[in-house]
Amino acid sequence: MSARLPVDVITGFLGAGKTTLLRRLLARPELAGAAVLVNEFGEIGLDHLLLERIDGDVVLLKSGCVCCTVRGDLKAALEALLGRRARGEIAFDRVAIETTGLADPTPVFATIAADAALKHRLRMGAVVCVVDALNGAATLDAHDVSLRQAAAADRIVVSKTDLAPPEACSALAARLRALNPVAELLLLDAETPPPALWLTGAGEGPPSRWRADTPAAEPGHDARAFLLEAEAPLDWARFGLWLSMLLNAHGDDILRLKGVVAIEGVAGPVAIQGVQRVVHAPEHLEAWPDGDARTRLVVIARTIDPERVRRSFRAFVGRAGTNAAAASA
Ligand SMILES: Nc1nc2c(ncn2[C@@H]2O[C@H](COP(=O)(O)OP(=O)(O)OP(=O)(O)O)[C@@H](O)[C@H]2O)c(=O)[nH]1
Repeated sequence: MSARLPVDVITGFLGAGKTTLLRRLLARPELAGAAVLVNEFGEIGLDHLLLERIDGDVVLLKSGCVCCTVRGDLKAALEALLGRRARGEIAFDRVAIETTGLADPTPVFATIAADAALKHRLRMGAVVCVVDALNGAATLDAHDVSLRQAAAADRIVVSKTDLAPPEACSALAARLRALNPVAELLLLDAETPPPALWLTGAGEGPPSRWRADTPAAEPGHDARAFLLEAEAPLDWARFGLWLSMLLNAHGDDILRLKGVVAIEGVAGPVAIQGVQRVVHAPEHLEAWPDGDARTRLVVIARTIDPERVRRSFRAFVGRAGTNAAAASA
């Protein structure tokens, strides 16, 4: 029997910086040869669109790793990847699973532990939890699942320390240490390279904290994802105003906002990333994901009626909008 491949799990609340950390880790030559499974929340994730598509749901990362978006069954996705590997269609020697920000990571272990065929070919590696230095404390207060994510981790990364005051970073680190004293803790900013060993090394066994009998739990979240679309390029100032008014009115309930936007007078797409009330610096992309040059924004929100947000977006940003439309969003 060939050696079982290690599976590392990257968890952390919506927008904490999971994809950013994974991309930075996978850029390291020691970690090339990974298959990455991105478990998007809802049916309309965009992470995989920002990558180069090679075949159906499988895309190729710049590092040479293969990446696949899981929309349903993790077991089926793992089996499909392993099948393709066995047929020589794709090559990888490790698996990294990025969970959705709203997921408790424990069902991932349970999926592998409970399945004889998967257990035969895969072994659990480390659970790495990313906690955002800006939003982490409030997220831990408000979302039980983020406590469960940090509690399940073998390694915790506090991300975005370049954006938060040092005392807030230290307080968050102390809280996380108290919550999960056995996890290794790393404070990371946008510049410092993360240590490659944060994913499981070739000969390394499973971290001692992992229990094969961890019960599978339902995520039990009450958020939903919906899509905002626009055919024509947007007026940047009008869009910015609409966004800030929306976040002002509903920032606590908008957990995540991300996507690509077409702006009047700007060649190529602009990527927008919002995490609760924080909107990150927009990023100019070279090409449209999927060749589709339309504005597409995914919003993950609690309690808000998606239709109301769509109406205000169309009215305010679309064409002849009014401030009143955004104010009523
Ligand atoms: N300044 C700064 N920005 C960061 C850092 N880590 C992540 N970001 C930004 O935070 C935003 C969200 O990061 P992602 O990596 O997409 O977060 P995620 O957890 O994968 O998000 P979801 O998959 O939607 O849950 C992006 O705009 C990143 O560029 C960091 O250490 N410093």
